[in-house]
Amino acid sequence: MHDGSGRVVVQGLTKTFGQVLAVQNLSFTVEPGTVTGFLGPNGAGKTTTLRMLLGLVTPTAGYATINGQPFHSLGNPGRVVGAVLEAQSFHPKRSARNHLRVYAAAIGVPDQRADEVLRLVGLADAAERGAGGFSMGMRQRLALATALLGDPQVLVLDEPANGLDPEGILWLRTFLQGFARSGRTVLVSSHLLAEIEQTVEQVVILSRGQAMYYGPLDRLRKSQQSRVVVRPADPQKLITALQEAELTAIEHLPEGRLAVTGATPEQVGDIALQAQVAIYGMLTEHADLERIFFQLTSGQFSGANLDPYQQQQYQQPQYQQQPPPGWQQQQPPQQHPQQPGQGFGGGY
Ligand SMILES: Nc1ncnc2c1ncn2[C@@H]1O[C@H](COP(=O)(O)OP(=O)(O)OP(=O)(O)O)[C@@H](O)[C@H]1O
Repeated sequence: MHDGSGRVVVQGLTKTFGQVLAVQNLSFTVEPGTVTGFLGPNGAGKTTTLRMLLGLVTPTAGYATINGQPFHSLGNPGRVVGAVLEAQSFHPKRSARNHLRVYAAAIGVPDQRADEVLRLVGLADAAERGAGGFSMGMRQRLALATALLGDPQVLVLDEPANGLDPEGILWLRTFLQGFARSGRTVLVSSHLLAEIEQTVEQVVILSRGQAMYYGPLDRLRKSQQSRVVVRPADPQKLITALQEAELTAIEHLPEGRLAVTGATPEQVGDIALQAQVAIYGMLTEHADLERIFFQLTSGQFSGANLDPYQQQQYQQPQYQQQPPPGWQQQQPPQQHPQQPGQGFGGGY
């Protein structure tokens, strides 16, 4: 029997497809009562991980458990975990209600549950309509309704916001947060941080199959250093003066601006004054989550299409300087291309 905790545990999970290392030694835990975001760019290994969790792909190494058991040992898994993976298909002529009744019968729940879940996902008025005529957003809702049939303790959703309009995304956010508040567990993947930023408390950020960060989203936000962006009359002269003052975390930005990390505006202003460099503008910039996400995952592709400003701007993942407690960073595998921004690193 499973332990009923609703906890999801991924431990040392690894999957290779021939030469492709899709998931590498991945470990994280999703606690009940929380919504956890599973984030990474296309091809990062999100779907493969979820498929291993749901017993659809056999791991090369490691394991994943729900309620302390691998998926196949859950007995009636539909009553424990509800899942929506990509590319859901529905019988086009079958009504939404009948679609749900077929699945309800398969997991041994009564017919009336179909109407309950249709109400839960806001599709009650479309119960008699064929799923073939549903919009993308309605299909997502029907897939979620299917996952909810067994009143599961755990929800696993792969890119559920795809195809939802802003109102649908807001609805999904409210729904998932309410579901978690009732003591249940939600794991939701996305390749867009902005899409789920307001929904999740915890995140696992994946790049090339590896966890780049695992922990509270808030800690990720707070751990970022702010930087001083300055527009000097003579950038090179200011760089030399800053370096003499041992401020070496300097990045070039467009239009002759410099970004200095680890300094206060007062320090930068005083150094510029002493070096007799005129300053035309200065501001303190706080790192936004999108930039952090980009920094953590920018090694996914070769970066050949990034423009040079982006390469310079995003060159220094600041976690290398100041890792927050509890976060993991591993070396990228050898066969992957160089990270964008390498070669610019190390300051001046
Ligand atoms: N059945 C398979 N055979 C071969 N390679 C696969 C298979 N499934 C996935 N891969 C590869 O594994 C890597 C991870 O893919 P995966 O679909 O898990 O990523 P993802 O993060 O879900 O991406 P996306 O956001 O694009 O769906 C990719 O390089 C992909 O091409």
